[in-house]
Amino acid sequence: MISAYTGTQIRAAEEPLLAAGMGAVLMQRASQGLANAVIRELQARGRKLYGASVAVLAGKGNNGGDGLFAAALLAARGVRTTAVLTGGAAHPEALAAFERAGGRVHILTDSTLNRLTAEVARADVVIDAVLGTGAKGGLRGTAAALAGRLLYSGLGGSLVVACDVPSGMDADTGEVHAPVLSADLTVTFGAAKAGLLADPGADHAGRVHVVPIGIEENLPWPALRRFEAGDLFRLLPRPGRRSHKYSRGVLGVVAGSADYPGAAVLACRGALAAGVGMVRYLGPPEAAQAVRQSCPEVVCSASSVADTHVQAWLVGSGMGPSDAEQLQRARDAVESGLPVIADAGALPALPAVLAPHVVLTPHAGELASLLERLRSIPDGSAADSRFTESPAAESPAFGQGADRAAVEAHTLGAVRYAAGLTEATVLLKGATTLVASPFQDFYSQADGVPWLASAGSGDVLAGIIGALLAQLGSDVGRFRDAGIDPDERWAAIAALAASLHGLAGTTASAGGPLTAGRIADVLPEVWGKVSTLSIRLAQERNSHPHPLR
Ligand SMILES: NC(=O)C1=CN([C@@H]2O[C@H](COP(=O)(O)OP(=O)(O)OC[C@H]3O[C@@H](n4cnc5c(N)ncnc54)[C@H](O)[C@@H]3O)[C@@H](O)[C@H]2O)[C@@H](O)CC1
Ligand SMILES: Nc1ncnc2c1ncn2[C@@H]1O[C@H](COP(=O)(O)OP(=O)(O)O)[C@@H](O)[C@H]1O
Ligand SMILES: [K+]
Repeated sequence: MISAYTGTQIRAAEEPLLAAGMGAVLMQRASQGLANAVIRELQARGRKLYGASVAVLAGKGNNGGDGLFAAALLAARGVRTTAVLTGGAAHPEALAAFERAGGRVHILTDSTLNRLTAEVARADVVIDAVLGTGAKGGLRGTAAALAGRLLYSGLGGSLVVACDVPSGMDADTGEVHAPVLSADLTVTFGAAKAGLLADPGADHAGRVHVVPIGIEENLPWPALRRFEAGDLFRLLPRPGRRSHKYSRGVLGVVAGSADYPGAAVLACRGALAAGVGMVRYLGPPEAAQAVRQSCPEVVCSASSVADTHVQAWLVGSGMGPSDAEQLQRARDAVESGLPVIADAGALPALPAVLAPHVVLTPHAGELASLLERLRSIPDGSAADSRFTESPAAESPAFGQGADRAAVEAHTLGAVRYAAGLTEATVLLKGATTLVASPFQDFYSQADGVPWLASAGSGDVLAGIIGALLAQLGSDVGRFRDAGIDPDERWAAIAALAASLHGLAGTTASAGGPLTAGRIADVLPEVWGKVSTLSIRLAQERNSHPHPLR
């Protein structure tokens, strides 16, 4: 499991060490880790350190200090180092160390901008150490002009390494203030920052490498977590010797319509591939016919939710506002008190306030519509106190007319806000999938590939979530043993499903396009390999001393 924290949490964890006079030691550990990472990158590209060139863009705070100390260490190893001071001044001790080591210093001004842009663009490695966790907003003035020009010129073949965070990315939320240099690698100190694991921040972070600096035991409950293969191995269900199909979990599927029978098929295929004991499908004859043809394993009927015995429900995929009978079944499923995954067409049809065992799975456009609907509900009907108290509510992005772009620019804020308002578990789909429980557990999974952005892919995900809800929903002990609050297991289940979906999509793609059905086809094999994957990743971790965790 990878744990990520807000900048504020990291600073609070540093506080006791700073009070004990260890500030310089923390900085040395951070800059040594940064220098080591740059050396590894150069060596991996077959470059000798002697004669390689590194340009550090250094702001005037401690982030710039880390960059300058790291550059001093590189200069001592024979690397040609140049520092561009973006704020006029710099961390005094770090600047002195850099100059002592033979680094060249330039001050960025309007008149040096052109020359320094060209010089930085020629470097083998550019270290972005302008702004770190102490930043307010994005790059400004000539620093912004330099970044803008470097982005425009494409930076040639330079490798961009972000010091702690890409400058201009909000460490807490992943929001970005353009221009931001996109890093190939972010070397982050103490622990991963939440913003690096949420879009759009993750777009600019590249690979993330954590350098421990000794604050670990002061860290609080993480702001965001990410499951890895070992967690999947530990948490995914396996049938016992005496299991039978009913004890393994039955999923009821209310999905598809006469217009979209395919969504019902794909949801059922996702569920079957994700280990459920049995799938019972309820829906119109056109969709039931398609399900029977593709999945003879599924038991189809046109009966009611109340008459159908299951452990969990999947509702909404492939349903529209005019599918009155299906929408009524969706509402009945939510009323039943059983775990429910509610997708697509069900989202606008459910009550405003739900419960944590209801997992909503919007993409950014659907989440924008959901927030807009909740906002327009008269006072008192929705959870209005949290609506106004939530920090996200203060963001103009979620004011009147919040749209898809606003959600995409503030994914973490949006998903947390929606979970708080609805009291449901909310999973926001995208390149990074975020899951928010209405309490304090938040997950980020990014196991997929962009080829997953294909029609029907979300229906398969809904099936996988449904299957895991049916199998794991009542297995409180499994989550407690793994240190997950049983009340928040719904978010963990959704994150596990997102991870499986991403891994299966990556396998199904094999570097090329995929069709949604293939995600289900390869899923059982991917599931089976999770154990070997977890062992391989553990071995890799041992050979890389400081992985992202
Ligand atoms: N506190 C510590 O002991 C440690 C801090 N570390 C480093 O210190 C960083 C945080 O350092 P700071 O708190 O000094 O803050 P930063 O270096 O992140 O930036 C703050 C500085 O930039 C200015 N500034 C803020 N927003 C700006 C903007 N939008 N445009 C231009 N200038 C702006 C501020 O006035 C301040 O001088 C971390 O990201 C990390 O790199 C590490 O060395 C580990 C130890
Ligand atoms: N760029 C991307 N990279 C990785 N995964 C993606 C990307 N875009 C979408 N996905 C994933 O693909 C699925 C798409 O779901 P959805 O938008 O509901 O599609 P549909 O409605 O066509 O089924 C989600 O699981 C989402 O996380
Ligand atoms: K930075």
